[in-house]
Amino acid sequence: MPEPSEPVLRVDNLSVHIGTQRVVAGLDFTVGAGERVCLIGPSGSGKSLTAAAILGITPSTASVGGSIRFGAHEVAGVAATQRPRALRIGMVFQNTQAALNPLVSVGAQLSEPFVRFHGLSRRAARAAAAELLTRMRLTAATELLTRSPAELSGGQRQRVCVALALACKPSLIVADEPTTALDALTQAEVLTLLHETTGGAGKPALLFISHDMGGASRLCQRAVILEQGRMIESGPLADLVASPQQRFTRELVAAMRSAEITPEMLAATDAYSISGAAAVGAR
Ligand SMILES: Nc1ncnc2c1ncn2[C@@H]1O[C@H](COP(=O)(O)OP(=O)(O)OP(=O)(O)O)[C@@H](O)[C@H]1O
Repeated sequence: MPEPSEPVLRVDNLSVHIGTQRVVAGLDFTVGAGERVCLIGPSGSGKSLTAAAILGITPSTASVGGSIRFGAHEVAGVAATQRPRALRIGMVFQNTQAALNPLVSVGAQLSEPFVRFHGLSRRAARAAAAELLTRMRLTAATELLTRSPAELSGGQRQRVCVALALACKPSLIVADEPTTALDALTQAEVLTLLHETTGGAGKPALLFISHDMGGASRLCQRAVILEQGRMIESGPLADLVASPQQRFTRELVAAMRSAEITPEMLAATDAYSISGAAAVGAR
């Protein structure tokens, strides 16, 4: 576990090649302990391959160069399965059906990290899993544990995925477009959930990957803007929104403004999520 003063994640001069094609080049950024940072870029700009390189899950045709340090560990080019066990990074993806095994109950999947990483008995692990699902604002958590992920809605599955990412008590969660497949209201609820469960003392840092400036600025303090595999701009989100320097950043800000996402609306969404989600049942 890194010291609080040093970044959880330090990416230096990262490159990713697919065959001979360079799809990420010279990328530098850090994520501090308890910080929420977003990586924003258009489709094909290299966001997912950057996330995959950090997680150690790039396709076999990819080669990773440069440095990815997670605390004291250098992990660039090291597959997730070969990394030290103590090095825990939670992952949340867009495709929840692929992330969860439909043949194994939610309870069995969610109990596993409590047994494997925290040494709990099966019984205690199941109780911890139920408690975590309740924290995810899923009603009837004990009953949900008995279901297959295929018997859940997309929004419920994504909450289970966030729970699974948190269960190993990671110091960083990488969330690659976690809300893209969800309807607008469920997107807002999942963003609220990520906001509650990451960032700040005692909680994991977050690297949030998105093409949505509105969602990102609701969630994160800092942004790294990617275009064609290169960083074109970075800094505090408030500064980027107030004074975007690059054409693509200006377009993102304009798109955010045209969606009329105002601080008042975001506050209203928060209020809804806190008071109303349990009442209507989390989607
Ligand atoms: N397995 C692969 N084989 C070949 N090329 C790939 C592979 N994965 C990604 N690429 C290419 O690498 C580039 C970056 O892809 P990446 O998936 O990282 O983009 P992205 O910014 O995440 O896009 P999106 O927002 O659409 O998910 C693209 O040109 C893509 O076609």
